[in-house]
Amino acid sequence: MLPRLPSTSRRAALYHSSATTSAASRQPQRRRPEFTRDEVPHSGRTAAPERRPRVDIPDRSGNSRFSDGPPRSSSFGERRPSGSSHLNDRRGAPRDRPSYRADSSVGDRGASRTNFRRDADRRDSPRGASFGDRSSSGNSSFSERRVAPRDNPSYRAESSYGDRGASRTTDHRADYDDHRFSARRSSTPILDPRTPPRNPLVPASSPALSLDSAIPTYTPDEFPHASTDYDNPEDADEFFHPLEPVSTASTPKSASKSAVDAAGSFTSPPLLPGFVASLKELLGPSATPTPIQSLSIAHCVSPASDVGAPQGWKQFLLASETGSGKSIAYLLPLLQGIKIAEGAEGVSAPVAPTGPVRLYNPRGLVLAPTHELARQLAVTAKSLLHEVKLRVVCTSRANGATPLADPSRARAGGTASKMAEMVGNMAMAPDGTMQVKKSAHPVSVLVGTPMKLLEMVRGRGWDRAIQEEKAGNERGVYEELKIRRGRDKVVHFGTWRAKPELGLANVEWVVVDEADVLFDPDFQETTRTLLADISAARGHVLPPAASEAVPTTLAQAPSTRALSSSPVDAAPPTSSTTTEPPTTIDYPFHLLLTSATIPKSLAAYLAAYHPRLVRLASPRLHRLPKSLQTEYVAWTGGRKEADVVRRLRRVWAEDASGQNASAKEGGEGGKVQKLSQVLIFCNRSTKAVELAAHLEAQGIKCAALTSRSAERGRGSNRHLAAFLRGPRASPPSPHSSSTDPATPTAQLADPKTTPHVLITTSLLSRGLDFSPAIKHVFIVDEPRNTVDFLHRAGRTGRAGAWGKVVVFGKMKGRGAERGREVRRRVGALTK
Ligand SMILES: Nc1ncnc2c1ncn2[C@@H]1O[C@H](COP(=O)(O)OP(=O)(O)OP(=O)(O)O)[C@@H](O)[C@H]1O
Repeated sequence: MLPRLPSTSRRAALYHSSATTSAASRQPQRRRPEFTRDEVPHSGRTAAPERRPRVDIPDRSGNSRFSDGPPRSSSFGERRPSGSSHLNDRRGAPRDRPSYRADSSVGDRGASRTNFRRDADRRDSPRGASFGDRSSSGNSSFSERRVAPRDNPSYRAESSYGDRGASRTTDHRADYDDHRFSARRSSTPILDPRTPPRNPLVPASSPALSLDSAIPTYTPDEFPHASTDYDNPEDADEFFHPLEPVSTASTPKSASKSAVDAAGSFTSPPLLPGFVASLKELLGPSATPTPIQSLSIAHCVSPASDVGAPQGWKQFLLASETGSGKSIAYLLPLLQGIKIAEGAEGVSAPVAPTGPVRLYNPRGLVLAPTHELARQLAVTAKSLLHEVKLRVVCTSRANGATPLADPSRARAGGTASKMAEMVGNMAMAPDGTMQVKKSAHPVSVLVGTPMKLLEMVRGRGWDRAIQEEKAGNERGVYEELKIRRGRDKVVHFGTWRAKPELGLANVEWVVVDEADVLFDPDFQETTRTLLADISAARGHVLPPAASEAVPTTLAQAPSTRALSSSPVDAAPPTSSTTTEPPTTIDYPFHLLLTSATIPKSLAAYLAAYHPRLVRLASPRLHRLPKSLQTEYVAWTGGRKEADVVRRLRRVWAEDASGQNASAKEGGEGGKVQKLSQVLIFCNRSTKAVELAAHLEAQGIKCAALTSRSAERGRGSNRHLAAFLRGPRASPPSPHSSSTDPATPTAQLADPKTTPHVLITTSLLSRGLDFSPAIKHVFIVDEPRNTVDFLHRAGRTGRAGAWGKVVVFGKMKGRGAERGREVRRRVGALTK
């Protein structure tokens, strides 16, 4: 019988599983469609965004591309009576609307109950964890949510963060704000931070496009609240701030400093020559390591003798600001460690030849919260392997890094993909039998979401077996199964219970990217179940605490919390007391965790269960990149979509006049050569789709990608190709004249015909390396908390390139208090 997982694990599974998964189509995924909808084959419920007929009315400058269209009914920015926010209207939405049905269904899954508890906790909190979560702002959406009746389905939709994905998790983390973690932030820089480029914004006007002066804009300095209370611990208490750039009980400070100095460049040794060559090809011949990469090379890249040792598995946390090169920082030790181990032990010799033979027996796993990120990471890893030969495969279909990259094959589905994978590795032996090709290099590294990997370990449908068992009888089974969609709804004909295809006995390296999400209360059990499975496959059964819920406070974590005897039934931590100390978790593999934000909940968990973990942190951890400007835009009081359109026009007008860095990059003499792309973040999927429809109606071509978008289920990142950085990155020089191959100039010529705007939610806020052509990030809904803001804003201004985050909000009148809170917290991040 298959082991039964805790309910939250099964819920989290839904957010990770791919289009081929049966688990992904289960009902609980509706609770967080941010990571779910696109990962399942969709029924007709996933409607494409409605395209409104384009209205082509010339604007003041006579350019019809950016014209305002007639007003249309929309919840985005629609004025509400009695000063209530737009979110309030959702409470009255009809229940038969697909999104509401989906979200409201969480009520009977227990998920919303958890959120209610958390909301209740927040209500009792002396200070709001999220932006604007203030009891005084009675008309804010947060206040409305708190007081909404529990049985109101729309309220459940709101309170359960139905489509918010990562941001939802950060909200949960924010609930830990009131718990103090006894640490202070680092004040010792390791390396000189990258010199920020000069702000190229100079006053000028465009003959072609006129600047719109109707929108008052502000800089942080104009606000008394901005950046004034930075040193107040109250302002920084969402995060864990390490004492030292390298903090651990076992690493001497002096040794680490000299090691970091030695890692001031990409050299061999310590790196293998092939990696140095690939890095120069990828980043440019004069590229030097970023601070976090220096730390990683100094501490994580091991000499050959260390790698593969039965004892002394390393545990590292790599923490640095967005766009600072963490991917390469953890890929280098991972790939080099595996390459050295393969050289010593042979390519396919298993380290621990236990368990059944499986199709994939990788030595390394990279876990990411979304398939989009997993695909991009797989491509990045491949770009480091032009000289050093290792095989990296993404678990998502058509990941662009394998022979399955052909989109026609991707459409064939998982079975065809597996067949291709298998056939590609097989050859006819003289005796007529099929054998694995000797030349075929086995897969060394698998990149995927924890749930997808878990499915590959246990077989697709393993969680469904649990469901069947629960149903108890034939009729019950049918009733449970008939609600499923996609492939799985063919109950007796589908291949939903595919055989396991991933063996874990060889895994020596595990990277957990966006660790704060994957160890979030909603995801942690899936993540940790996978880690426990790896340990078990390697002959090391973990203590029960290894699958227990993350302690929410330091007080709960180390010594005052009862440890469950069963990983399956582990209950969330309570305030019940016991003096039993925590059980240290020692995984029998190297573990690299990484994130741009380390909430105190994660820090508490790591302190309790991984005391030997070495924390490597860059000097600007939990700050905005220095090359990133912040601008606040006040709603004018009219329709919010119109304000967004005006600011968009202004971006392109600035491009045209050479004010933005992007315009200078494209042409000569500051004349406009290309227009920059803009990434817009909304808090809700519905809002993103509505805004996209409005922009289209205004003649601004745009793409909207939410968890419900059908494109996500197609198994590739092609729908994002115009916005993501291409596989071959250009050197990060803000004043360079080079263009990024992923965004050719021709593609950026006309926002009317080519999408220059990508509208999304927090779904795409994590980890993705967007094109340098995205110079502006618009945050049109107030961010819920600092974590959310940091990740959204960090999609631009990457690797030292110039970028600007434009935060829309109310500046005066009722509801302005929340905007002030946003500006105060954002101002604290710019120091
Ligand atoms: N040493 C370097 N010099 C110049 N550019 C670099 C260097 N290292 C990485 N980059 C580039 O910086 C960009 C951002 O890198 P990466 O995506 O790894 O950042 P990150 O820290 O993981 O960001 P996030 O926190 O958003 O996930 C990439 O385009 C990468 O090619």
